[in-house]
Amino acid sequence: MRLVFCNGNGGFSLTNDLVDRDTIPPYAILSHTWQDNEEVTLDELIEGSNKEKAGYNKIRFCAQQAKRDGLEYFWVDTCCIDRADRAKLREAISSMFRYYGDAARCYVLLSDVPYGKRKVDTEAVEYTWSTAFRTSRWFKRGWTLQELLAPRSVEFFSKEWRRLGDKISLQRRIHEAARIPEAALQGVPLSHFSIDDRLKWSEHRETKIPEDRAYCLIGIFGIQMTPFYDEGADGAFKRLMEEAKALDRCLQDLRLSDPRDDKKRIEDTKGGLLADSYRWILNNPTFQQWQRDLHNQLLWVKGDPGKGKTMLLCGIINELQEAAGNTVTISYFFCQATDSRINSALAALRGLLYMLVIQQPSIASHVCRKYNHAGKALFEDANAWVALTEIFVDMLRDPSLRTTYLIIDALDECVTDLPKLLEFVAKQSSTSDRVKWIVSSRNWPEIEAHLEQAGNKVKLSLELNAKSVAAAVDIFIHQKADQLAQEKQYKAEVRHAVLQHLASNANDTFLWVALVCQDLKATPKWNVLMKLALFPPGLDPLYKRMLHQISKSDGAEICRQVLASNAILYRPATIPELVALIEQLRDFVDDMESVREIISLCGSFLTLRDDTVYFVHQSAKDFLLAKALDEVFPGGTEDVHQAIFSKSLAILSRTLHRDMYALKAPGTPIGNVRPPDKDPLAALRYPCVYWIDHLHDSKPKSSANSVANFQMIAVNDFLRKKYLYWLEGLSLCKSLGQGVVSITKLWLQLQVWHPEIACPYRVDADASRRCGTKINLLSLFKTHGDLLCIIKGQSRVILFKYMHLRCCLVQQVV
Ligand SMILES: Nc1ncnc2c1ncn2[C@@H]1O[C@H](COP(=O)(O)OP(=O)(O)OP(=O)(O)O)[C@@H](O)[C@H]1O
Repeated sequence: MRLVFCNGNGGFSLTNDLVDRDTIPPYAILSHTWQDNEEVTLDELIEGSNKEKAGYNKIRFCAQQAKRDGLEYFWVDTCCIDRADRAKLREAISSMFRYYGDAARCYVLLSDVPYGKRKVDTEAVEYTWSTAFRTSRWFKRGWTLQELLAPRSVEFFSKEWRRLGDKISLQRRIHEAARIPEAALQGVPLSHFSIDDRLKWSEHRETKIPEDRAYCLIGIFGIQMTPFYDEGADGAFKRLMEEAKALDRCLQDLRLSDPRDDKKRIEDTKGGLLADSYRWILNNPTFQQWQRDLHNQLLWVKGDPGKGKTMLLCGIINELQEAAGNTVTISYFFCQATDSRINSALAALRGLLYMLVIQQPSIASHVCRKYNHAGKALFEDANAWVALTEIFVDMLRDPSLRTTYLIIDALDECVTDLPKLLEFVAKQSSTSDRVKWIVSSRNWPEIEAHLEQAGNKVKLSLELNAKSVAAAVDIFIHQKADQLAQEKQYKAEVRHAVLQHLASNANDTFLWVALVCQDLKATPKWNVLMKLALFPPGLDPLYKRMLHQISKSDGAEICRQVLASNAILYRPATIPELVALIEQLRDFVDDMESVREIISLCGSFLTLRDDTVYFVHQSAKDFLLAKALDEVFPGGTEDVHQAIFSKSLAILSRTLHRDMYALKAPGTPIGNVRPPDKDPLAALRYPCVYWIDHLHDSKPKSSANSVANFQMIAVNDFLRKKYLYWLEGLSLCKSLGQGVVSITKLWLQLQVWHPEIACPYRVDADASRRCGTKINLLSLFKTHGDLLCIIKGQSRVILFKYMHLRCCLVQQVV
């Protein structure tokens, strides 16, 4: 990339080719429409020739405006690209989106929009540029679409160089003229919009060269594609669409959950983010040192449960976004132990990669290249961790990577492969100056031991910053007490007593305050003073007291079952799923309102959002599993797993059937499948995916044990009758990958029941006889041996892909 600068002799010069992105100084960029034979070429600029050309005026305008904005350098497409050099031209065309995206400012010079001043009466004057703006040629050209969307700051100028506004202040007008959603103008990543939507934005736009109609969308689709100007418009479009769809598929398969949605959900379920309670971090010397210092790439925020780490990280993300907008990439992931989709090292890596790619599609090729060979298995099979860490490292080394923040919250909630994740963070956090990391966790020695190995790190302990945290908690207390006082119309003395009690007992723990206030919200105002005295200080004593309260209520037993079941579920369940899973809720199939009431009775532990039940906080679940085992799980957690396994199998056996979505066409691609209005899988999704996990965690002993015997018969019966419908159900739930893992678990279980059997596929008649008729399951495995071996073996991708696309056909084939 070459930039123009004023050479001090009243002329312009060009820099050398700036290959390394880090060496490119801040620059402005011009956006305009071309005028035949009037634009200044690279040679003309170097020689200072043909100065009478109108194009020089544009360069002068850009120089003047850049100077006003404190920028020494600028880029103009007419004279910064060597069009005679085809390789350079190609490179510039495929990098143009990035050139605009990286620019500090983009100036749009509308040479067909006069500022137009007209006297309305003797006093008033009216400016008339608005009409000409709407119909400007600039909105009809192909290339200007990316020039509008890529840069963070786009300013519009009339032909007389008078500023009209920027893409935010003129948002409405631009939206009407360009037919682009306002969200896209505000900086929502373009991958958020469908391929068809993005195509529509360019439909009414024209380019001089036919192929450019496709090439001007390369950046809009975030793909990499080399322009070949002899392939024709159709050829160029065909390639563009193939690449765009491949990237789209890759992103869909990479995405487990969208961390942006997780962040929003977390903030909402925690009662909303209060800026005044996290802003202290911005003035914290350790935080500032991490921000400033090139050699301190990793910031580790650590603190005890409920100290506000997660909310602090939400706040930091907002602040970084606010300060830098889309000039930096902010990729984050929130580990949540209560949700098996986002509680593993692999999920964290996938989440970070997903966010990196959607914000900086130019680095997507690292993942797409491998994905095009391996398909979804790249993200799921036994080698996924190795493959994804390699991809990740390549991305971090990519010279085109912008300044990037990688943020992982709650390392302690990474249930699967935490050591791998810690090792990865410790190693990678010191490899690139352009990448800064923030991680948070509780004060766990295991985490400390790993992160100590990270070269360039700073630690920010919330306990060591007690003064700041106390002040932040105090703000939170005031906000909560005011909210309660207003909502419940407390008298002044009640509000004062609440404030006093919260302030004296919170021990700098946000969560304690949040839990007490939640309880007070459900307390009549006449009882508040009496109730206050009953809230003990400390999180565990508070949970204990709340559990005690529940155990004294009318719904004690049903609440216990609900709490016990939720505590061992692998992901938060919806209300219909809970009704299907919990025996004590069986009478409420047609009465979801009562189930919601029961959940609200457990309100100190559980909360409802979009009809899904979550723990109010991870520490609430930890408490039930660690400190209240005897009360909540009198028969042990295994009993609850066993009960959920039985209920799961029962409902699946009753409900699964062929072609549940009435798709009829056996080859329906899963991407086209929409659940019917009354979704037959609404209550089945959880049991369909997790019944084998519950069987496994019920820790069944050998087949001599009567429970194990019962389980084995049930499994055998289910697989015999419903095996293919189950696969169809998994496919419709887009969880076949999980099914593959479950089958492996089932196979392990089979070995626990019958250690003498090495491989069901090879089971001989003799072994069958020895095991007796009870293990008919084996013969079923044998019948579908090929299928299971495909699932279990190397080539399972074939089945997975096949099933993914042809979920119904598979029944017929098998
Ligand atoms: N800045 C804030 N704005 C609003 N609420 C907050 C804020 N900080 C903390 N809270 C409240 O405190 C509770 C606990 O905070 P948070 O979940 O961030 O703690 P944590 O340190 O991450 O806990 P753990 O380590 O147990 O996961 C939240 O559920 C929320 O109600």
